[in-house]
Amino acid sequence: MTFSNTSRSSAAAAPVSGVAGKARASGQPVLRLRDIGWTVGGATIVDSVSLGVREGEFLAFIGPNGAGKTSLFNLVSGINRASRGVIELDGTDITAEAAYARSRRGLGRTFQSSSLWPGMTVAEHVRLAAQAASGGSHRLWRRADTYAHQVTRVLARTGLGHRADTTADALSHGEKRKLELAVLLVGEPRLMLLDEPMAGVSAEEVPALTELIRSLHREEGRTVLMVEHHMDVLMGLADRLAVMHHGTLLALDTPQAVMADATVQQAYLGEEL
Ligand SMILES: Nc1ncnc2c1ncn2[C@@H]1O[C@H](COP(=O)(O)OP(=O)(O)OP(=O)(O)O)[C@@H](O)[C@H]1O
Repeated sequence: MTFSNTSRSSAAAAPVSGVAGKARASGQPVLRLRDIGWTVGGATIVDSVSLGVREGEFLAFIGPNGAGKTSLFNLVSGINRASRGVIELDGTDITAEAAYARSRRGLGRTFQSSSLWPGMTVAEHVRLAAQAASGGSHRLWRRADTYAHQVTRVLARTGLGHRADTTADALSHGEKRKLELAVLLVGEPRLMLLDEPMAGVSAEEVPALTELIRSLHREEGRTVLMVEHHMDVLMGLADRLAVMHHGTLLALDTPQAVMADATVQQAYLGEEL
């Protein structure tokens, strides 16, 4: 199944410390959305979305263009503030928290469009992210070797070690997505929101990026929420699929159950499931 979107993208990660949190210990969802809504200029973009995400789960969001997937990610990551409802991380209400505060709790995200600086090298991107993650001022550029170990480790994890001195504008689309993941991984997020990480990536580069994301989830135990239009990427990756439609959560189940769901079939009449 492929929903109507032509974009592709992807990224990578770094080997990090254990990511199991107190949610796993208590058995409660690491992330819980209760009746989340977002209204802009009278238009309801996200409408009454409620769901729970287990620690270590891979939950994929699918749905046609404009269904509200990115908007929901913006609400969860704190880019935008929900108009109503409650967002809980590890049982704590974070609805009113700013994006940086949620990031410090271990919630990280990538964006659908590239967030790289064309003239900066791969290593400089990761070093700057490491400095930001450690609370350092962006105006005080520390000695390059301060974060050398961290940079080397993350670049090795994402397969970008040989591109350390290459500027972002000279990278392939797949490498750019890897670098965006590397920047994310520096902060060692245990809950990652990946917004179309395969967007713009060539078909040849998709398998390696998919494998990298899989390893971040399976081998490092990270909880992953990912928007992706291509079912071939999600099959074997996602534990559950959340189907968004007109801002609402149309279905939430295993990939097999979602693909067999009559409501989903009806909603996407004309789309191959
Ligand atoms: N800041 C905003 N102000 C007004 N409308 C917005 C805003 N952000 C998003 N929208 C609208 O909300 C709807 C949902 O957009 P959103 O980007 O969340 O969808 P999506 O499911 O991620 O789509 P795609 O698959 O194309 O990325 C769209 O109609 C979009 O135009």
